[in-house]
Amino acid sequence: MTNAETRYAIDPATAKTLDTEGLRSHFHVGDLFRPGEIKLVYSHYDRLILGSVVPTDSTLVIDRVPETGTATFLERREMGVLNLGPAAEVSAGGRTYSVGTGEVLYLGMGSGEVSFAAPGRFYVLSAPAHRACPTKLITLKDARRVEMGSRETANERVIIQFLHPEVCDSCQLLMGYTQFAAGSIWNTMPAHIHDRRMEAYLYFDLPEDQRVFHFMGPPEETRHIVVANEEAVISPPWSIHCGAGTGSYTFCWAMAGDNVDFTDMDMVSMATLR
Ligand SMILES: O=C(O)C(=O)C[C@H](O)C(=O)CO
Ligand SMILES: [Zn+2]
Repeated sequence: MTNAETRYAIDPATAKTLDTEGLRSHFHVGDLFRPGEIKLVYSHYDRLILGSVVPTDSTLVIDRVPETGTATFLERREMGVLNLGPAAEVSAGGRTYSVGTGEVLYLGMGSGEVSFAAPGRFYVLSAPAHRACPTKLITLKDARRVEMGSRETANERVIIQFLHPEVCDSCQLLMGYTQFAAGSIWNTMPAHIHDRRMEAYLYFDLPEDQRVFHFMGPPEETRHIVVANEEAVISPPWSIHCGAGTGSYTFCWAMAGDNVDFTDMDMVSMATLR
């Protein structure tokens, strides 16, 4: 079963008027990872689609999704698949890939239907593409690691880059996940924005009774969204995106937009934040 929903893009002035439920209805994505289901959320920010696929008794297939208006989902799109579960098979374009825990499969435009097998627990991201880049399975040892932060500022972490120009060619999808040293709780702090690209976060490996306080909004007008395990946040191009956890967590970040330059960020000084 495929369940797809659309989230429209709004501007910062409208976002400023929203209460907690209003903010959540635009930017928070819950109810992902239902066993036996595909759930997709189509964001009008750069037309990024995020979602989950949890096969159980039979394989689950993403093929035609009415929201894209194409004969097959990947006809004009590329896709990144992160497996949060045990190693499992993903098949596309006549080939089958065994995707291990924490590994990412990149599927190029025109790959056809994509079939997902148990016991995988898949987080999927897709953005419009303009050329067919080669499909590639990216393991942890292939990924690029960038160490950031320090224990003193509670933001010691490693950014593990999978869909990044130095690792895997893609049209506009950038993707990876960030892990923390024990005791560090702050992601993406000091904060930044990049009006050229939107971003989406999936928080995972967070104990069920803990939460991440995710911050969003223009630097001078921030709001928070409380996020539980395996929930996502859509970050508009005009927004900061950072968070602090009450417990340990990992998060998958992904971007789509005008460039694939991970370092193209406008840093925000602490003094600017409100
Ligand atoms: O912890 C971090 O810092 C990040 O992971 C940053 C995100 O990857 C990001 O915002 C990239 O633009
Ligand atoms: Zn960012």
